[in-house]
Amino acid sequence: MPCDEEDENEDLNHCVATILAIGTATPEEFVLQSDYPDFFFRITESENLVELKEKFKRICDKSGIQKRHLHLTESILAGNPELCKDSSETSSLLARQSISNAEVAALGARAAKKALQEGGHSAAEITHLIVATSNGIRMPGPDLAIAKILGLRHDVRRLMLNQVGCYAGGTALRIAKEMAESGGISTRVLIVCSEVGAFTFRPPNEKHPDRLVGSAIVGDGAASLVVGCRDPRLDSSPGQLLELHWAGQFFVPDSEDDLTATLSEQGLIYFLSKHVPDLISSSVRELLPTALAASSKTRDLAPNDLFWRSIREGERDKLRATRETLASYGNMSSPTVLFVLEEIVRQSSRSGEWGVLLSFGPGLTIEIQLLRRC
Ligand SMILES: CC(=O)CC(=O)SCCNC(=O)CCNC(=O)[C@H](O)C(C)(C)COP(=O)(O)OP(=O)(O)OC[C@H]1O[C@@H](n2cnc3c(N)ncnc32)[C@H](O)[C@@H]1OP(=O)(O)O
Repeated sequence: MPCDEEDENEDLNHCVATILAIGTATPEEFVLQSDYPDFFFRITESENLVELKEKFKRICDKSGIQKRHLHLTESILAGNPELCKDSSETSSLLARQSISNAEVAALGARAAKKALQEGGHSAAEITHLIVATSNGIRMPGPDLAIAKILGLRHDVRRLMLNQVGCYAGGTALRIAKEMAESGGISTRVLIVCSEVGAFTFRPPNEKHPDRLVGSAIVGDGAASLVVGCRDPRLDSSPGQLLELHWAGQFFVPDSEDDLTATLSEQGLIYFLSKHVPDLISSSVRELLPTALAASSKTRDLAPNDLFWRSIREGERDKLRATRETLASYGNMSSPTVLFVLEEIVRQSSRSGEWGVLLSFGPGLTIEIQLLRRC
């Protein structure tokens, strides 16, 4: 459909998918990034790997992270010693799944309660539930556990996004937009992205220096959004935070081996090539014009007019919410972009009506949303 025609239909018939509330939660415990190398090498009994520890310190220093909330405290790791071993003879899968069974739903439900409370929504209003995690696979999944904790309706339509990786927050938003716009004014979609690093914690290994990067950057957290529809004939109200005008997904050709995560007896083994930051950076430069061209209202905007723009080459100030989120929480995988959204809403006095939300993960896959402040 030509874009002009699409906009005309949007104005006359379609409600606009709108983020109505955001809630976030983290484990109570946190570690300062400057203290983490000593903790990590001590708890995994790897103090003899002196050079590797120095490299790990350099990675932590350059990560842009100041602190991370982690569920796996010293006492939890002491109670699950198999997580601190890297031997193919030791299976840690069941221990990891057992931690995940209890914590993914509990943390996710804490974030969801905040979102419902913040927006003044009752559990009975929620018509759809999308839950994302890359921490374990269980049937029934944390979606059902979260529905029970929150007291959602028995006919709530649930969707579980398992093992999608760090872009799952963007995927959930894209699907929520489609659900809200096809369901109409009374549709309320609750998104919950929840990650506790039970599947990815592992000791340092000299043969796999890339795994040090994961150990240095991952954090735990959960974020939840309520997405509904705004009648375009009515003005937006204070409860409406951001409109979702367009959503797309892309993969970067020939990059499928640059970021992978493989389930094994030792949990989820990530591989992260050194090319990932540059591949993402150059792809974003190409994709931004595609996102802006999707609506006649943004077609004439330049990337600099957005309240958020490209990685690395962008004005540092426009990525402030992203950098602050990374500094305070690390890379929490799926909920990270939703934490960034919360920060953008908090910085509401800042300039710019339109913005682009980008999330990345294995594929390399990129999710893009074109957003407008209400
Ligand atoms: C998991 C998902 O589902 C999806 C996602 O999260 S997608 C996004 C994942 N994030 C990334 O891919 C980015 C990760 N990288 C970074 O944050 C930074 O590159 C970094 C903090 C690791 C290092 O910062 P930098 O400014 O690049 O510093 P740089 O000096 O080049 O690297 C520091 C050290 O790390 C090493 N290093 C960096 N990336 C590496 C990698 N992927 N593998 C192995 N070593 C790596 C470098 O070789 C260097 O080692 P020495 O000090 O011994 O020379």
